[in-house]
Amino acid sequence: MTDRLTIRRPDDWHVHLRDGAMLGAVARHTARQFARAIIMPNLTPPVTTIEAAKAYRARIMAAVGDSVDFTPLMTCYLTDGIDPAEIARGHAEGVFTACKLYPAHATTNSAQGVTDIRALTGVLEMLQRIGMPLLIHGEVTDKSIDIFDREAVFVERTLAPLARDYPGLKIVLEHITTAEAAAFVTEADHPIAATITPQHLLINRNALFDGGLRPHAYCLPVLKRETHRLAVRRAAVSGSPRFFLGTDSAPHVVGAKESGCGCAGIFNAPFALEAYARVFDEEGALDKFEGFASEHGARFYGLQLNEGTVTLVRADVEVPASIGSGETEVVPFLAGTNAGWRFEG
Ligand SMILES: NC(=O)N[C@@H](CC(=O)O)C(=O)O
Ligand SMILES: [Zn+2]
Ligand SMILES: [Zn+2]
Repeated sequence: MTDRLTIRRPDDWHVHLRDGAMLGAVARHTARQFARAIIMPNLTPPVTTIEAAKAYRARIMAAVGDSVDFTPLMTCYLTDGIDPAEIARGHAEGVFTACKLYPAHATTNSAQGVTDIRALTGVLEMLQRIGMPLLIHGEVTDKSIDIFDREAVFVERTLAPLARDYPGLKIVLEHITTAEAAAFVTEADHPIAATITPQHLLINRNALFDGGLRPHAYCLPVLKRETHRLAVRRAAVSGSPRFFLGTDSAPHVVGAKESGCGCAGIFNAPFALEAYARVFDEEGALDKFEGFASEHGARFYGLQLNEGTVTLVRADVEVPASIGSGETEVVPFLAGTNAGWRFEG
């Protein structure tokens, strides 16, 4: 049994750091474990310009502090009317690493997202030309589609045609939750990859209704049935370079979760690596953990691998029931349970 795990410093390829007081409270958790992170742009208002991204990046750096070696990689929130030239300039200037496509109303702060992907032709052609990745929240927004099917239907209706029409477009299908998404990404003859969250590896939709309604297990795409969790697990531990770590850590203040209309999003940043390590350990695949956490994402994005290492030690570590107070009190993923590993830095 491996009790001590040392890997190259990892990156988080999908995280929500929020803004204001919440940013001040949560940024350090991500910066503690990860060298770099892809920062989601779904603020209010969303990050759609170079100026907004630079200002947000500066606020993140201020929240993290000088003593920590952490690089936020910024993304541009796509809207119907967004200017491809602004995005291309932002990419050339090293401000925008990728673009994020939210189908309008698919998830938290996506109201200004894209209503029709056909409106994006100019943007998609430009992304394909310059090799800038398109990150996708892959769910249809058609309310007549069962919520548990929205990802699989997106893969069929939107992603497959998109990949066909833009054969050179680099795509990251974010936070995959289904066997259909895992299969599409595995098999596509296309530069495509997927991020996978800890929650979609560790729990299934039963967790939403375990003895009562469990708002802290609610995120989007919503947890799926066990067969899908197992398919996503197989993809994560397969060693395929198309699957990599993206926590989708998405903090909401406790009152916004425990509500008549609770927000979607799970805050997993404080024990993210511990949670993933548990999965790879359970699967007997700790030898595949470094690729997933520290190599596949950087290679897909065309970035250097990080220098240095981090170490996890098998240990009993209780995840606190909540973190912070007042307007930044959040309930972490796995609250009140044993994380099973200790992050040593
Ligand atoms: N994953 C979530 O449930 N929520 C995210 C948005 C997202 O990634 O879809 C959030 O910003 O809260
Ligand atoms: Zn999303
Ligand atoms: Zn997200």
